[in-house]
Amino acid sequence: MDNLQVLSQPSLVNSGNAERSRSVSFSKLIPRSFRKPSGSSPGAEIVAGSTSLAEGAETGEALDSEDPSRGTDPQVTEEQLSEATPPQQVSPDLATPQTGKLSARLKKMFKSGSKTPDREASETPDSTPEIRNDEKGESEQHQALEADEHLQTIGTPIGRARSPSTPIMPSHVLQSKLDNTYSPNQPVSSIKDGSRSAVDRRNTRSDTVRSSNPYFACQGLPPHALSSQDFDPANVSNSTRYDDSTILMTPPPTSSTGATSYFQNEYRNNSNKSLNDINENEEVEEFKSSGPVDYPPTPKSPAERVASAPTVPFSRSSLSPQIFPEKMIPSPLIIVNANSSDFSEQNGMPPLPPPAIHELSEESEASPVKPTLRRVASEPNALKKLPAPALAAAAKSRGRHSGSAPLSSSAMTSPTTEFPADFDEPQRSRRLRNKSFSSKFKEVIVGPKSFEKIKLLGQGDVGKVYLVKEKETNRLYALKIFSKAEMIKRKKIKRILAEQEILATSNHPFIVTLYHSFQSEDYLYLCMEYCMGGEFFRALQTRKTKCIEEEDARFYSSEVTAAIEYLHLMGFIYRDLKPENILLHKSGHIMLSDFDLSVQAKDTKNPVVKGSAQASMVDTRICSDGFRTNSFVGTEEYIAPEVIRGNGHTAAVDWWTLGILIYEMLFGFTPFKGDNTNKTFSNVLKNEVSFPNNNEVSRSCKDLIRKLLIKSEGKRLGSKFGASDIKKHAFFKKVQWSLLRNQEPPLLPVLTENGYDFTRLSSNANKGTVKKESPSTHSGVVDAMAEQEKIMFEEQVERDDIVSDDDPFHDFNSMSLMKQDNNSLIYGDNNSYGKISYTPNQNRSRSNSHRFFKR
Ligand SMILES: Nc1ncnc2c1ncn2[C@@H]1O[C@H](COP(=O)(O)OP(=O)(O)OP(=O)(O)O)[C@@H](O)[C@H]1O
Repeated sequence: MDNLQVLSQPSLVNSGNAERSRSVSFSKLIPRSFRKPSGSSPGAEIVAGSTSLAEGAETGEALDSEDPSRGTDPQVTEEQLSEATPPQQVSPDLATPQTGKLSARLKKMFKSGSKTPDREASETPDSTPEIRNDEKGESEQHQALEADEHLQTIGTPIGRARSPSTPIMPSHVLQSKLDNTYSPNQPVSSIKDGSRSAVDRRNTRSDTVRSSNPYFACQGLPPHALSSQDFDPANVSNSTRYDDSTILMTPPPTSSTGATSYFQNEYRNNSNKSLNDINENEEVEEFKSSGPVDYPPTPKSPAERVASAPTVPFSRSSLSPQIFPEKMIPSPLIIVNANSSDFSEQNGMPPLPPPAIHELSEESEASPVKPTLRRVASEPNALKKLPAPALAAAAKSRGRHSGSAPLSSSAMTSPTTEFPADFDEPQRSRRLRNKSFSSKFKEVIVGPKSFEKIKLLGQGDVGKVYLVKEKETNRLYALKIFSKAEMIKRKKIKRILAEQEILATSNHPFIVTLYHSFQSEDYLYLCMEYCMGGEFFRALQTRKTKCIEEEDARFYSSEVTAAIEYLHLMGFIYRDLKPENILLHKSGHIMLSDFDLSVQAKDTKNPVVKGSAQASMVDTRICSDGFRTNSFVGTEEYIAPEVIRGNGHTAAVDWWTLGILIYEMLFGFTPFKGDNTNKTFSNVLKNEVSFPNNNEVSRSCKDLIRKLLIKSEGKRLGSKFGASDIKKHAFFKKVQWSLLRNQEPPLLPVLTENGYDFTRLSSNANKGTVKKESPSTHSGVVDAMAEQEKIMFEEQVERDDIVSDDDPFHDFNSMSLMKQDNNSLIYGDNNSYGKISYTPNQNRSRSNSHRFFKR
């Protein structure tokens, strides 16, 4: 008899009734949770979750929630959680920094149609609930959209969080509502067969949690979470903690010193964030403090934007040592635009002739601007127009800067000489060559213009993902595009760099392949394998029961285990496993995506083989042994207890999330979901997992789930040898781990007749033509989106060696995958898309499967 506690299924009830959208953005909670004291000094904010990484890393100990001696469990009652006064919101006014590139980025962003922070602040609800529903604020912007109106009539907002600057509901979503056929990227709310419960499920799922720990927001912080560096108790009183009036009303100082301290204080205000985020802030701060620099206004139309690329003048006065540090020799293009022989001399270069292209205007003298290193360089013709002496200086400078040979004298005979071919060498910066993935990649061979946008696939927390067709090959890709200004504003620079690094480093059949990555002046691009099957979450939702059979769950969980094992071997902790981040390739196999929350262990170690010759196991846990990180990240219903406790977590969080995932696949809901976030967290910390009694799930499966959901990470399955512990569990007994790719997937995404299959299209005039999204009648929003997309798909690639060292995206490499690493060799070319349905795979052998009866 299975001694299971039978659940009366409150979760099912909750999931049906809860009004919350799944798109809660925790990152916006941070300032709200810890408001700036009225009239107090700006530094008087409390710090949460700022446990020193070193502290945890040093000990490397596993945490035990049941061990009171550690003093880490806040021991909070449910009442406390639900009664906790909702802290109010403050929006750190990032629109007003007076210095550095940040200011320019933000200006650009606001000019291109984003909300101003002021507006954002004014839109902030007076007394928001503790966990803000992003949709609430954003829906105001989107009310004009039919989709929202329709969804409001059924009482549900559209599910996924969208960034405030992108109030978009693509027309294909509207269209898809009318269609019975499921489209992988359509909201579940529009799936007819899913009926109301599908809508509810979709909308009761909370989104990815990033950084601020709302648990601590209402509980106060445990002492370990306050680092002395960030928290000065003398400056904080409980009565003032949640008052943000000062920060909203006090304009930031204009002097650079004042600005620096203002930003420091502002960071302090945000310092309840995780350590990762604090580092992120520091990174931005460094960037911002590069001097009081103003930027020219961004032209409004895309045509102007593109055309204006080489026209940025600069003034001598802007060349402060701060901006042009010794080590950073200006690129040749800067020299061309300079009207300063002094400057050339200062930098050991021959005097320059008068500018050949753009005269320094009076206006620009009056309003000195920082030379925009990359803008000019991104214009291909700008190079060709260089006068010979400038070219020589440029070559000299370049030689010193990147180590390449200076130009030959023959290349400098004509004032308008073409650049010799060898001048383009090397385009890869030294930093790319030093990366572990450098041999997989070569110089980027594509740019935004190489792709034709087909449709918006999805929009996550910070990025927009487009289905695109490479013009030259007709091959389909998923192109994830991030706005740099948005990344700076949201302090996500490190996250995107981590995502690029992980995608570029990985080479695994169950991890989405990165083919190209590059940046333009305003955007960052990740060009990935297109997964025609869309999110696994949606495949689950299209099923009547919202769940799958145990045999099928075994298939998906084994592939997920293999992918996580690989990530752990590489020293990465994934941290955001959930059905939304598992994409289905058209082959039906899974592909993990979305690595912006992942983190790489410092000092990654090699795996170790342990045990006897007969029963040896590879210890993958050791790869990140001793590494603890303390960010408050994850997805509410998937978050592990140690993350909620906030005193550091390890790779074991991924095994916890695997347990939740298997549970959700089998039962259609997650095990700890509560009426609100705090209740969910309280359940995670205190409740034991229980199983509904109306589901036929084997003992071994329940045992696996229970062992993965052990609250003490030191006792959790996987804590001894990592993935090997999981792989040898009885539930996976029959799995052939080496042949996972040869297994027949349970569900196959199949293209309906409306789809596009480029291989089947004949070579007539229609070949390669795709039906693009038709503009909707909501012209304002559509115009803004079209404007933004035009820029996204028109800007020039900025090569690595052109991006200056002080640029926050300096480490975002522009590169293309070498042919031999092309995963299409494994899966076949990706050239069809459209509405799909999932059909059970008839080829799938059921010989191993057997029905389980309740015992
Ligand atoms: N390779 C891909 N193939 C098909 N669709 C994709 C692909 N990558 C992303 N998508 C779609 O785009 C959506 C958003 O992508 P993603 O989750 O990577 O963005 P994000 O900004 O990182 O989101 P999050 O808020 O979850 O971090 C996904 O949910 C998925 O529907």
